Amino acid sequence: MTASFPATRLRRTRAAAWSRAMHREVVLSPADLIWPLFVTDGSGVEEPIASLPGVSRWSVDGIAARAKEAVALGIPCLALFPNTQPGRRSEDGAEALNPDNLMCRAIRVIRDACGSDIGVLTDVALDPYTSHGQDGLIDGAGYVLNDATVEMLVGQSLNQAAAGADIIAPSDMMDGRVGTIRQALEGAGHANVQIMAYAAKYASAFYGPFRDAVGSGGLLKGDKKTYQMDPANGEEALREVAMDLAEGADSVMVKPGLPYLDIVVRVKQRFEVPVFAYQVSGEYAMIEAAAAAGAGDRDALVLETLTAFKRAGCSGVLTYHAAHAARLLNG
Ligand SMILES: NCC(=O)CCC(=O)O
Ligand SMILES: [Mg+2]
Repeated sequence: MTASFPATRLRRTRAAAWSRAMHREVVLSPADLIWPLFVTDGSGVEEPIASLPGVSRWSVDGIAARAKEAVALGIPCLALFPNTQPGRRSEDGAEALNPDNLMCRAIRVIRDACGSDIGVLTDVALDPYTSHGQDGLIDGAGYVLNDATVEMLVGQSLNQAAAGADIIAPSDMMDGRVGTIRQALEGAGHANVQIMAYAAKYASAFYGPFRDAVGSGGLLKGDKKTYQMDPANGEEALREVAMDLAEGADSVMVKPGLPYLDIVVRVKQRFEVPVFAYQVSGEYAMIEAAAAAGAGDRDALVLETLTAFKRAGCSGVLTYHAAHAARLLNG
């Protein structure tokens, strides 16, 4: 296809708003957004998170209110993360298996408040429950053990499914966990509970504010590089995705988001499956810091970045800006 000037003037279709609307290739809607929420103990509690301005931890009653707000805004799904109090954290993260832990209580209040009007996606990994802040069980040298951790993750997944989770989202990056969890869900009568695999999760410097939010930041010694991916690797992400799909993942996630849109594109083109991206806490904080410093218009930055995920091929985006973006989109 050749295009030559002046027969072709690409500015023609951009000249009027109606024409720009007509030629727009992707359209962002509230249905593209998944809203991550942080759950904390107590009732009537809202705790602002200093490193995530505008984001709070909510006690379960507040979570129910956020769920109703999400339904009203047209947001189809919430993602839950617990801020487990220090006394309930342990070396093995056993609180993850407690049927009355924060996560399970939050799932139940959302179900009571909204029925099946909203999906509940639950994080599977041990970092919100361990005293050392790692996502799994560690040996004497601090190495995160794969197969023993997977056993815990299966228990955690069944616990969440029993409480009413709709989508189990393992974010731990252990090998083989998707298949083992899938098999356990089938065996326990949860055939329709989905798995969204954090398939390509990178060992990123963009997770700092999240660790403050779930209270694991100060506990974590070292890093997560023996299980999360090296930011330099793209081919390896395709292998991760291939394995998770073969093991039964219904959808896959790339995380962080914007710095890894090339991975989203490669995954989408190679596998033609639903791909989600997580615009993580550090990305949120950068946008907020830019807006606060007068370096950019907040609303425009939010909508532009979220639209970029759609253009790259995402079915949806996990973003702390979900409610704000939905309000903007709903006009
Ligand atoms: N498993 C969920 C996360 O690690 C979220 C990271 C972030 O928002 O920075
Ligand atoms: Mg993997």
